[in-house]
Amino acid sequence: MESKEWSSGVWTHLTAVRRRSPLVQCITNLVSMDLVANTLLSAGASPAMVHSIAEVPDFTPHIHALCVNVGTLTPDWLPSMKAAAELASQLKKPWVLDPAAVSCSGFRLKACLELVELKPSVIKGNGSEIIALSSASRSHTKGADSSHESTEAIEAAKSLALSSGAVVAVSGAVDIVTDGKRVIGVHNGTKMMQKITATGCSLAGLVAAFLAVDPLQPLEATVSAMSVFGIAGELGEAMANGPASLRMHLIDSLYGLDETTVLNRVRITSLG
Ligand SMILES: Nc1ncnc2c1ncn2[C@@H]1O[C@H](COP(=O)(O)OP(=O)(O)O)[C@@H](O)[C@H]1O
Ligand SMILES: Cc1ncsc1CCOP(=O)(O)O
Ligand SMILES: [Mg+2]
Repeated sequence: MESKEWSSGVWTHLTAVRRRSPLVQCITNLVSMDLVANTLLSAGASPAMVHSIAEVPDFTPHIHALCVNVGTLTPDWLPSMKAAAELASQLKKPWVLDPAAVSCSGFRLKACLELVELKPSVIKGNGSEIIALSSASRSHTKGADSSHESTEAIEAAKSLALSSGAVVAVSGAVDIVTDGKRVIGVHNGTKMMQKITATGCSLAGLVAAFLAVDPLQPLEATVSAMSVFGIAGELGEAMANGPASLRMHLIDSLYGLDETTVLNRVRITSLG
C-alpha cells in the first residue's frame, strides 16, 4: 500500500471511531484503568471497565469490542477474562489480548497461553512479551517493561500470528504489526511515552476501538490505532515538561487531532 493510502486509512478509521463511538469492554489491570478509559474517551470511543464474571452474560453481548489485559492478574480475575473472551469470539466481536508482563510467573504465562486459545483478533505486547508468548517460555523477566527492541521480536511476532490466527502488534520505537505474512512498521511516537505507566495498555484499548469500526481488516485497524496514538504522543511532547504533563497533553492531542495533522504526520512503511 502507498503511504498516502495508509494516511487516508488512518484518518478514515479515526473519524469512524468518533462517529460511531464503539462500546469497548476493558478487563484491564488496576494500574491502567484510568488512562485506558481516558484514552478511549478522547478518541471518541465509549469505555466500560466491566470485569465481574457475574456481568459478562448480560453485558458482553452488547459491546463492540473487548480488551483483556493481564497486567495485575489474580486467580479470581482469570475466569472473567476467559468468559468474556469466549463470548466475544462466539459472537464474532473483535477482542485484543495484552499479555502484560507475561514472563513474570508460570501462572501468568499459562493464563496467556489459554487466552490465546480463545482466538483474540489482535495480540498487542512489547518486544519481550511477544518473544516470551511466542516461545511459550519465561526467559526474560523484566516485568511490564521491555528489555527488547520491537524489531528484535519480528520473527516471534510472525510465528505467533501464524500459530494463533491473530494479528500481532509489537509496540516500541517502531511499532510492528503482522498477520504472519505482511509486516508493517509504524514510526510514530516518542520515547518519553515509555515513562508513563499504562501507555501500552491504553494503546491496546485503542486498538480494540479501531477494530470495532473495521473488524474485517484487523491489520489495517491496528496500524491506524498505533499511528494515531503515536501522533498524539508526538504532539503532546511538544507541549510537555516531562512524563506527567505528557500524559495530559497526549490525551488533549488525541482529542483534538485534525485531518491535516494526521495526513502530514502518519509514518507507516512496509517492512516485508
Ligand atoms: N523509543 C520509542 N520511540 C517512540 N515511541 C515509543 C518508544 N517506546 C515506546 N513508544 C510508544 O509508546 C507507546 C507504548 O509502547 P510501549 O512502551 O512499548 O508499551 P508497554 O508499555 O506495553 O511496554 C506506543 O505507542 C509506542 O509506539
Ligand atoms: C507497572 C505495571 N505493573 C503491572 S501492570 C503495569 C502497567 C503496565 O502498563 P504498560 O504495559 O502500558 O507499561
Ligand atoms: Mg504493556
